[in-house]
Amino acid sequence: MIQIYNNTEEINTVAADLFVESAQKAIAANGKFTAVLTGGSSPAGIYRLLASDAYKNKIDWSKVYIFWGDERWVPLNDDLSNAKMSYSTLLSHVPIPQENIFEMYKDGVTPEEYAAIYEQSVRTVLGEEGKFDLILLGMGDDGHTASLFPGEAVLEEQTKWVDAYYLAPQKMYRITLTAPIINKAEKIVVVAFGEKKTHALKEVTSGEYNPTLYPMQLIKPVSGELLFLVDKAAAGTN
Ligand SMILES: O=C1O[C@H](COP(=O)(O)O)[C@@H](O)[C@H](O)[C@H]1O
Repeated sequence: MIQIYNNTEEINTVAADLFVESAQKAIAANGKFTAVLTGGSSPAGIYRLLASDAYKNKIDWSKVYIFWGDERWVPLNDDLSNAKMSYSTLLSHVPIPQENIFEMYKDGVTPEEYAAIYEQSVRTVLGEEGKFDLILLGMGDDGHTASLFPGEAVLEEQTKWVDAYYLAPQKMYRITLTAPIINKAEKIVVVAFGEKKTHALKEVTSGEYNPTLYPMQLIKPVSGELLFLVDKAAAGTN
């Protein structure tokens, strides 16, 4: 489903409310909430809102488990790190135990080795069912999501839940959840703002099926819900 909003602030509020609602529901049902954060520029406002006085006490953070959808393979103090942004806007401001946070980077191992380790962490917290309660995703101007980039072999992955590879156009390694594990989630929320996303959003939601070109098309929940929160500019209805 696609929901169109007037501006980024409205989307941030809706996304933060969905996060709280999912957390409360999962904690009441299962005693824990497993969430996947997205990187890029789009989610910072959502994270700041969740860390604000108006929101942070609505969640029992001791029962929250945080993973990421993808990461640039850079140290955690690098400005390109999705984890660094998530700490500065959210995780450093809420009472979540450090052992409940699973950053997608580790010094001293290769990205490929760490992908296998990360997958094991996901299995330990989620069990073999591998069903996250909530996955937040962004979408690049090129239709990529997480680190599922156009034309890359990772798009074909059917077995691994986590993969890492060298993204030649960006001259860096990426580590990412794969489409099969993303699609098992209870709820997937995609946020996209601005007219730079208009073309990709149109292709992803109403274009011909061609996930090699528009990887976001791979995201089709097995039994959960997929929600796009977009502004009028991204929707092309300005
Ligand atoms: O490289 C990435 O980009 C996408 C989209 O980012 P945005 O800045 O356009 O919101 C993001 O979802 C992904 O996590 C990130 O690694």
